[in-house]
Amino acid sequence: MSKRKLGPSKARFVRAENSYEKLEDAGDEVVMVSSSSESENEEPPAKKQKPLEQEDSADSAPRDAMLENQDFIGFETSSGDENEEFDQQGSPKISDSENEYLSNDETVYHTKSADYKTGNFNPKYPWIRNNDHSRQIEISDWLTMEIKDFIKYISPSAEEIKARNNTVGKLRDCITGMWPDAEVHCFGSFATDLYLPGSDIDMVVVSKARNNKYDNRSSLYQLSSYIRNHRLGVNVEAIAKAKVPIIKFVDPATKIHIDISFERTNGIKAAELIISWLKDTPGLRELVLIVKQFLSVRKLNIVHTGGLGGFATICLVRSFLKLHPRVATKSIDPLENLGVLLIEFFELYGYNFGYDNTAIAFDEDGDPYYVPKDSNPAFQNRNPFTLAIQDPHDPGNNISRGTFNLRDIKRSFGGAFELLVNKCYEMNQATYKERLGQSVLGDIIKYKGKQRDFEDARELVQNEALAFVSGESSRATSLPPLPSEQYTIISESESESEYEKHLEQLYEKSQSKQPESNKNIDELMGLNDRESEVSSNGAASDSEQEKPSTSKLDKTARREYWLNKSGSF
Ligand SMILES: Nc1ncnc2c1ncn2[C@@H]1O[C@H](COP(=O)(O)OP(=O)(O)OP(=O)(O)O)[C@@H](O)[C@H]1O
Ligand SMILES: [Mg+2]
Repeated sequence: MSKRKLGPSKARFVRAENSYEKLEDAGDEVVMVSSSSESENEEPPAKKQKPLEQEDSADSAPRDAMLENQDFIGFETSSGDENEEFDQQGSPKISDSENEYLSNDETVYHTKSADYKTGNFNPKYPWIRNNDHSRQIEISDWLTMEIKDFIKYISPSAEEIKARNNTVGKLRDCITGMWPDAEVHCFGSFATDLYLPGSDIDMVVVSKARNNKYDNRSSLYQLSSYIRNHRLGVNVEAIAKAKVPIIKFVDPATKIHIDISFERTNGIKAAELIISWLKDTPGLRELVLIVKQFLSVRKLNIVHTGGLGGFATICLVRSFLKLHPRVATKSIDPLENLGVLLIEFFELYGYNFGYDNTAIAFDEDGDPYYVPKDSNPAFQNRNPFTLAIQDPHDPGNNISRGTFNLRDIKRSFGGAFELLVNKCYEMNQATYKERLGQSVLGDIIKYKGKQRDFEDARELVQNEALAFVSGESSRATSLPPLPSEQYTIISESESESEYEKHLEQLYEKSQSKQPESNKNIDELMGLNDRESEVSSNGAASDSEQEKPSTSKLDKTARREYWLNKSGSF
């Protein structure tokens, strides 16, 4: 299988089509070669010219601005506190902001590293520690290797898996002790092994008799009081008015956020489906975790502030991979092309995807396809610039309905595309010395958690939630799927239509700053030449101003660079 080289503008995704025959290829812009003949020991291409920031200081400003987080959706800069405080109950004290965003594992940030002093280690991207790929001929291969390093770096250690199992086991024992006719299951990222170190644990209480016994407000309050009184959690909140009522709290021992819902079995079925996707979609886990981290450091993963949730992220990545022409035709091995695929993911959802008219749907086998938004009322919204992803198990549910901050998400994806492409170009021009200690991935991702040990213990210690959903899937399947009316508790004060109205208001608020121009579908799908939309000084020429003016690189030089990457696929 071939590796794929980068091109500036590749596959063009056509609206409302699921057939790749209709996908236009940018011809000579798509360059795919086998790298097998290239020796790793070979010198990288001689540095023919100075890095562009030295050549043209005026042009370097935009990219620097990107890296300084001034020009697009930058990294959050808050960091954790090394000196943990404890509350009166002896539980770790959690500040409001920490409580809200603990999921980003923002704790101790080690900076006193000998490696760092020698320039080989930067605490902002610790996954490059002892992993130098700077001698790779293809910078996209360097990026692929860095992605694998990052995944290894953030994959759970034995202690973390055990701690999660213990937390779940302890809660299960307490809940079933109180309600012997209840079962307690996990779903979401812990049950699918798609969790970041700080991800929450999603749990559901289901009556053994499947009679929805616990689907009521008194159960919600009874359990939340129990958790509070028995100090099973801190910051305990019973959220009764939500579309899906839940108890939210933080486990005092691990600081992991826990969500408990009631009688809602769809999450278990979704976890089952996601596990099957992971098996049949190589590269899915890697890209999902990278995109999740990317969103997390920008706080764009929080659904209640309009972000993109974990489930929607999985669906976006799965759709991207399954509908990718080269992946679908098995022309490339996704695991060997993670770098290029990540860049193309950002290009698709940062520039080319037709959000105004296109929705992502799933067929009975869970395979994605594009449909026009007007094909399903669940995709309709007064604002056309919204993301629409059909729930694979419920065609009437748009799982990204709450993602009202699409503008920032799209802009951050577009910015990531520009940064990565520019970095690849820049590194290709650089000498070995200049490359040393550099990170390609580090331009778009930071990791601010405690220093970790690259210990992916998933083969050594069983994740009990995953084992239940995958190993005993027949049991999970036997849980009856409930129609949404049955498990949705909607209070008198917040009816379904009020919820919709609330979402619309949030949309309007978020859109009022910069109205999305009504571009035609060809533009939104990237059928126009994007390069032509960028003026010679690198500034976006359209009114949308979504494309960050990152390109310090001369357009012709960059084009030549890609075209020089000859070799045919
Ligand atoms: N809008 C939605 N509609 C239907 N089900 C949803 C929706 N959002 C979440 N879920 C269910 O809840 C589960 C957990 O969602 P969540 O967004 O927390 O993803 P996650 O994979 O757990 O990511 P994270 O690691 O960020 O917590 C999903 O797998 C899905 O079953
Ligand atoms: Mg979750």
